[in-house]
Amino acid sequence: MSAVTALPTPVAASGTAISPPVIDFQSVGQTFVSSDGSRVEALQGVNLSLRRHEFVSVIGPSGCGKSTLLRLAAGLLMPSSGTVSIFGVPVTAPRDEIGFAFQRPTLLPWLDVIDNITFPMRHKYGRVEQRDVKRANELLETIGLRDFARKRPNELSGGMQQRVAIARALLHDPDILLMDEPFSALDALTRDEMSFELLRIWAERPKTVVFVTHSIQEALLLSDRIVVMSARPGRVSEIIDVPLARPRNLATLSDPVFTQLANEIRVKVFTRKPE
Ligand SMILES: Nc1ncnc2c1ncn2[C@@H]1O[C@H](COP(=O)(O)OP(=O)(O)OP(=O)(O)O)[C@@H](O)[C@H]1O
Repeated sequence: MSAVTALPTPVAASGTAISPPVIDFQSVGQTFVSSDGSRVEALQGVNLSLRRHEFVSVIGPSGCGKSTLLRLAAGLLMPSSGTVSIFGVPVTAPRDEIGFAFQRPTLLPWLDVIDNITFPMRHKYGRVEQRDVKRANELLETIGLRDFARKRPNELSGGMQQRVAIARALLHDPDILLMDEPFSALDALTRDEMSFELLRIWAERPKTVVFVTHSIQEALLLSDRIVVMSARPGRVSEIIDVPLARPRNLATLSDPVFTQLANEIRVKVFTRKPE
């Protein structure tokens, strides 16, 4: 992954430095050419800016380009039009300060838990430093799996495996965490538990998070803002501020504001016609 190129920090008229958005999509379009030669316009004219340490969820119908947005932010894909910038610098390749967690844990079955978490270091540098192992053990403690360090993935439940995958994404304490429906394969109880764990980790070590989900409840519980996308070609239909106080906990789920917002968003998502 490439090193970050520093650009001069813009300065406001008052003389104070203006921080660029952490992630900035400007008029971003993405068209894929399928194997049969047909063109799929996945995203069209997406404008979205994320501030430092903000938790933003993205919801929208299946196929509206949510994963594509994450892949663009991660530098795994270059936009067909427009620009995607990280800290004010256009993205041209995957970058070190980004952690990525996928829908499924994607652990390597022949490695134990610690070796899976530290695998990105081995892959990148050909070796794992003692401090990485220490950090991996701290993360295991955080996610409640201290006693499972030397177990293989097949000895863990699906929820445990997903925690390990999230720990792997957090190993570097990345400034930016991109999460693509990371809890979708989990049962409802584990899902809630994982949401609270993620909130705790985010409060302890703040970072900018983009979280793709189909769950309005999950989006509300976690986010500062919720981006609602239109059906394909995906565009930003609406950005909703979540006014719920933090820290959020079980009581948040029964807060009348939570319930009212969930209903309002449900109506917006389900009554929205393709644009
Ligand atoms: N590499 C690719 N080649 C061709 N088409 C693609 C490619 N990647 C994505 N697409 C298409 O782009 C559109 C958006 O896909 P994407 O995975 O971003 O949607 P999504 O909103 O994340 O969907 P879901 O909610 O179902 O996971 C879809 O129609 C998909 O078929």
